[in-house]
Amino acid sequence: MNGKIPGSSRIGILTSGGDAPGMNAAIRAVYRAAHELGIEVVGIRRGFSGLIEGDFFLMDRSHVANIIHLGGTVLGTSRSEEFKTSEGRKKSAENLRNAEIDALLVIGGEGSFRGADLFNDETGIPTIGIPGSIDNDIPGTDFSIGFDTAINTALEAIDKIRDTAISHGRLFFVEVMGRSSDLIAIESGIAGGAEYLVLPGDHDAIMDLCARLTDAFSAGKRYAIVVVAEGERPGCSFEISKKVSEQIDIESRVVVLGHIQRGGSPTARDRVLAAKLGVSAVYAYTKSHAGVMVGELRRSVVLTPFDKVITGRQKPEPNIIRLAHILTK
Ligand SMILES: Nc1ncnc2c1ncn2[C@@H]1O[C@H](COP(=O)(O)OP(=O)(O)OP(=O)(O)O)[C@@H](O)[C@H]1O
Ligand SMILES: O=P(O)(O)OC[C@H]1O[C@](O)(CO)[C@@H](O)[C@@H]1O
Repeated sequence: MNGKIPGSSRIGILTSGGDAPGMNAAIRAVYRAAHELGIEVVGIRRGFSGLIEGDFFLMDRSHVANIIHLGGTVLGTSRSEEFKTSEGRKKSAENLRNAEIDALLVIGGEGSFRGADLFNDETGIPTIGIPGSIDNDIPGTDFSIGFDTAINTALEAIDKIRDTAISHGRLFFVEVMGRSSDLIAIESGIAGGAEYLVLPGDHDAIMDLCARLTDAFSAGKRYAIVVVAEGERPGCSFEISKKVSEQIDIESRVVVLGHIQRGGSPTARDRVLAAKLGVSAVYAYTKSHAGVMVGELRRSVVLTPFDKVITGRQKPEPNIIRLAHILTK
């Protein structure tokens, strides 16, 4: 890569952790905002792995043409164990300095910001985060890029499963993603009219689930949809279904939606959020902010220091929990 023009500035951008629909729209927004301001943008491939290996390229307009509607991330992503070591982060800083990159933008989830926080503090290279994760568990933003698309994907699947559930008179367990977050399950469950929600803390509440299903079927219901949050145990719905069938005699099936929730074209909501946060991250850099994540809270763009972002998980709002209890169990 060429040296930069003296006096100009250059920022690096990468995507990290699980891919999320709308990451490309954010990359495009960053490139376009930076280009307007005369700032060069260097693409870093495969997240922190590419940062450690120095897998960089100077971006031009062609790299962000026709990507706004694409799922995944054109930069590629990874989960890098090496970046968790100070050696890995030191190598990364050297690579950025050699490429004359003045600041780093990281699009990713809560884990990525743990890494970004250490990197910013240890190396002094200004690092700014943009929340991109289907889990929506990141403090400092009402929504992370990708959540809206993921719940709509889950909803579309639930609607289709409902057709077959009704036709056969069956009970379906639909397992959705969200490692440490209940939000995909809660919102897709409410929107999909689930009979019951099984959240990670409820995995043992089988008796309650069975009682609820027995009541519903005795009252004439012929089918039901139970949405299960995967929690820390992807595939847990098979066990839950087995335990339920030991208690009650209703024919059931399990569907694990898995990674289809991570793919697909981003919704308008996710694209607009990506546009806002991408542009805001570039402006935050021009105003010399560092060690912060850009987010949107109650319609305003806000900067939150990484140490506040990583000290907690965004929890579902009490109102949405209440709603879920009224409508699903
Ligand atoms: N404590 C940490 N110290 C340094 N780096 C970290 C730390 N935690 C995570 N990372 C880096 O961030 C990467 C992504 O983190 P993680 O796998 O938790 O995904 P994420 O960003 O939370 O995204 P998603 O929400 O999609 O899972 C890790 O592979 C690792 O390289
Ligand atoms: O298969 P992977 O990439 O390890 O990621 C799975 C995890 O990533 C997430 O999808 C978030 O991106 C979690 O909901 C899920 O548990």
